Amino acid sequence: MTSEYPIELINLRKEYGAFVAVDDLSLKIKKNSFTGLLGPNGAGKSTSLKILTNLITPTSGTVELNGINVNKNPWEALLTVGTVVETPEFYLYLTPKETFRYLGQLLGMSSESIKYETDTILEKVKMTQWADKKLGTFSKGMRQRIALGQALLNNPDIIILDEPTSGLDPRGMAEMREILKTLRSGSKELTVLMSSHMLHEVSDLCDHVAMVDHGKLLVHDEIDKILGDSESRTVIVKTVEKADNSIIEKISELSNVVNARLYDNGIEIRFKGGKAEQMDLFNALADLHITVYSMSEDSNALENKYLSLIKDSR
Ligand SMILES: Nc1ncnc2c1ncn2[C@@H]1O[C@H](COP(=O)(O)OP(=O)(O)OP(=O)(O)O)[C@@H](O)[C@H]1O
Repeated sequence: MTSEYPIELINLRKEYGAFVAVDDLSLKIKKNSFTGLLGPNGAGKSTSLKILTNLITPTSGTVELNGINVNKNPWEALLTVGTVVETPEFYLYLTPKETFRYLGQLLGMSSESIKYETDTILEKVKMTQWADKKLGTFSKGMRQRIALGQALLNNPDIIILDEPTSGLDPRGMAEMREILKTLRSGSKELTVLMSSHMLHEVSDLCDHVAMVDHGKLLVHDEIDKILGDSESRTVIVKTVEKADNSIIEKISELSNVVNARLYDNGIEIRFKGGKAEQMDLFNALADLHITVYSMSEDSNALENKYLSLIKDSR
């Protein structure tokens, strides 16, 4: 199964009575991408993901996973898909090992493969030391990590996540994001679609973004391209030496730099261009003997784009 677009929504529509929750939504998710489905509350994100995972049926339109129609052939379509879409209900008196054994048996896995996958997955979701403790004693963050773990059990090539960090405390969110980043950097082919309404989360984890509002698609592209569309982008640079106004003056004169200013123990630089220009900027700073130890995208850039699109759609 080598579809170029493992996840496809085609003219999807979902009505709840007279209310249209998903409105002619078409979206093709590229193989091996990590796509954030971004939109405000009520935008239709969960509804779309529930249709994709066959929890609800569309009013019209089709969804396909690896080219297989989900509503017509759900078992086959979801065979190699891992999902965390509704808060999973676990048996709280079972341990993670027992839970995975039970789920592995339901999936028809052999005991050797269940054992191997359980050990590997518990390591991935950083729950090895809790392997034999009952789920009833776990925090929400730990249960969510087990939920992600169960989604990995069938060795999926597609993962669909509905707000995986929702309801977690800051530490739980950070842990979950770290795990998702590790999954992403793994060598295996993997396409991830994850809903979120947190812009910094999407810009931190995803390489593509699909923005929706009122059940309609507003934009779908690589995050870099979306940001590159803007006149300029902003990075926050942290330097080893304390930055002062003479450094700011030198940076302001560099090509592509729109302006630079001291910002929160670092330097905020607004410049024109994309990744290539960002690399040029990095090298130019080195030529000025400015030792940069971090350069991060200002998440406001994505936020500004998002807010302008949402405003236009209302
Ligand atoms: N079973 C239902 N019956 C009626 N309306 C529903 C139902 N499920 C969802 N809706 C409505 O459909 C719209 C889209 O809901 P959905 O849960 O898909 O949004 P969302 O983008 O996931 O939002 P959130 O970020 O708040 O989870 C909302 O206005 C919601 O109230």
